[in-house]
Amino acid sequence: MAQTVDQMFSNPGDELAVTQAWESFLNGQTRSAGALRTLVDVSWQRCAEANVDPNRRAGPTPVSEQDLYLLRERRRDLLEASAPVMACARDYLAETGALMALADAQSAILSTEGDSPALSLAEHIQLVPGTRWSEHLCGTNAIGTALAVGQPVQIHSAEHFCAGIKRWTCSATVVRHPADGEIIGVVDVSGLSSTFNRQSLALVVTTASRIENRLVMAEMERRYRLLDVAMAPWSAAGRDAVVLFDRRGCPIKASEHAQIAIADAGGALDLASVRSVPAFSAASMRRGVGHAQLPAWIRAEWIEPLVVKGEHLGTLLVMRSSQGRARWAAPPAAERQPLALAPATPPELASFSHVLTEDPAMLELIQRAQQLARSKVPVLLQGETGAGKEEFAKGIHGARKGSYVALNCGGLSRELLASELFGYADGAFTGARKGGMVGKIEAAHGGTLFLDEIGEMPLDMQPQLLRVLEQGELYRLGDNAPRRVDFRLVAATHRDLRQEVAAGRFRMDLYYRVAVTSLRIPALRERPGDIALLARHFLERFRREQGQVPEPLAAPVLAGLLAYSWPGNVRELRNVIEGAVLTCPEGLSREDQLQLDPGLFADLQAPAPGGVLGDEDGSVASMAEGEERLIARAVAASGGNLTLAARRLNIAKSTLYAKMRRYGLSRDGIAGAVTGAVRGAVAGRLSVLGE
Ligand SMILES: Nc1ncnc2c1ncn2[C@@H]1O[C@H](COP(=O)(O)OP(=O)(O)OP(=O)(O)O)[C@@H](O)[C@H]1O
Repeated sequence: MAQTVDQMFSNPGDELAVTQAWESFLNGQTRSAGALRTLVDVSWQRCAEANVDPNRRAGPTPVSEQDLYLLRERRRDLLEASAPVMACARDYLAETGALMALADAQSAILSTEGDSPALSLAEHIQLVPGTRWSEHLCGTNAIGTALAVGQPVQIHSAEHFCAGIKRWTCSATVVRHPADGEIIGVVDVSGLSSTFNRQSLALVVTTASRIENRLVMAEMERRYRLLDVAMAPWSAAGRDAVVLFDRRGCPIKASEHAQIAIADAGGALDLASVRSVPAFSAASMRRGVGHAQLPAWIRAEWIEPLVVKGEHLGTLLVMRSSQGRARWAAPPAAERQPLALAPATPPELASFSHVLTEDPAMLELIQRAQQLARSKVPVLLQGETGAGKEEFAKGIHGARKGSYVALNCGGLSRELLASELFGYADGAFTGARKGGMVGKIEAAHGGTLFLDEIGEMPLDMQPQLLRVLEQGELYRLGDNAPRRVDFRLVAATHRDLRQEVAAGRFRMDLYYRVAVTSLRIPALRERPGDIALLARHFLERFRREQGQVPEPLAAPVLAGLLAYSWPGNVRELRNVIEGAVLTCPEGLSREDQLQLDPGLFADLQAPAPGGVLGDEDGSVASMAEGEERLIARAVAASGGNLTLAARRLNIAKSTLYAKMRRYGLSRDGIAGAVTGAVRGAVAGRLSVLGE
């Protein structure tokens, strides 16, 4: 149960009353008549039931060096994720009289950092690595009590159960694993009572959340590699039922008939659950007891550990259907029901002829996309705006039967996006179209749904999409009858979705669904060879459209194009060439006939004057940050004219509004943030533009 704020913090002013309550408690008066916070009262009851010695002077003797090494090895992920945070604690807790401790879920301290005198004092009570601080051993204390209640707790002075630690004050909270919420550790800040302050609790909560964010990043990285490694054996499994487990033994992906196959084999494994199956965990596989521990229905030859460079990333369970055709073996395509899963695209139907490129990396990417088109796994396309993500989506859909339906999740209001995506029932809301509306998901049934800018989807809408992807069922808004849908999902984003997950803006479970496989489309500046190819193509196309005779690409024009960084990628190149063809019907021979706007975008790469809109070192920390800065700069450079800014950014004005809302940017705020130096630069640019 969540605590109220009053219950959360200790109050040193209650010290005397708490001491008296403790004495009464020891004298057998179990109820402390309101002098104690409930959290402490209940904890004391637990201590009494566990026969904790109230006269205990310190924690138990720490485990041996070797056992401590093993404990630390077992929780290497936690230690790695917390290393930078603990390193900071060394500096920011210096001379504060406080220390920070990191413990595992069994309350054993794995490491401590902080103020040196505090660390020395802590040795007197065994608040040191290798000691367990559970309530059962040490009575009420922040580490043990946080583990007991799974919440942030502050335990001050007399609130401790054991006499020997009543001179101390401590705050702690648990660290949970991002995949399933399991408690994997505790962060604690402790010091002598005189160091009490309420902020210690905030410090441990923020520290724990920083550690959890780093755990998310590490977990995503691992899963990413796991999915990559599993792709080949997964495809090789053909019609066999397959389940992929991560290193913790959690099932993360299963073929469509896996659940039936498990039931047929006499197993009881719920694939919809995120709970781990210990027999499949890397730890039990590593100990070599995995096979021995396997439930009887699993044959040892079905297990395929996925190990890369000694690291056990996960395990594949391939349930071979060799004896005749088992019930779960996927039927050949011809036998399938029309409403069964969307047919995979035969390779020859995946067409990429419209994607012009001579770049070796792009050609390789096209080959990979062609392979992916054969399966129906979701594909995530990543790349900068205008790089050609949608062209790839169309290529993957190819000539597959069924429609190609595209929807941009950015730039639409929440409500509009929901009705566009899921459709709505007749009379679902005022102004709803009579007879209801078919949403894009339903429209893509049997075909391909391309969700552009999926990273912009509001967080609270994401579970709805996840449910559709997991269950193949959709509810139109205002409707309570489910509709079966089967489509191939291709999603695109210019964001780093893993960072979005870490920042809490994108759900991890949805990420795993949409990013089963991903392709990164390189930016145009990373493939200079394509600049000439595409420029020639667009020049010929637009001149033809204008009824002009074709002309070769003049060397000075090409030089200008090659010198530019193309932040808007192929779309920008197309626009620049189209603009030049329209304004120069006499032909293109000089670089200055191209309307390139390097200044606006160059600011992105160069250090921002005064560091106001950029990092001090001029680097761009993330795509989202880059976008935010780009928008801020465009608005600033457009003198706050949002129509002009949207045009410069090559996006719809509604998209610009939505993005500004998302980043909390306001026209006035941006104007105010621009330093004199930026103002000078902007003014210079505006005067050049005649504004
Ligand atoms: N390799 C290519 N060959 C020919 N045209 C291309 C190529 N790549 C992109 N284009 C063209 O560039 C424009 C932008 O491409 P596309 O819409 O696929 O980019 P995107 O990455 O999806 O952009 P956004 O993220 O802004 O939606 C389109 O007009 C597309 O036809």
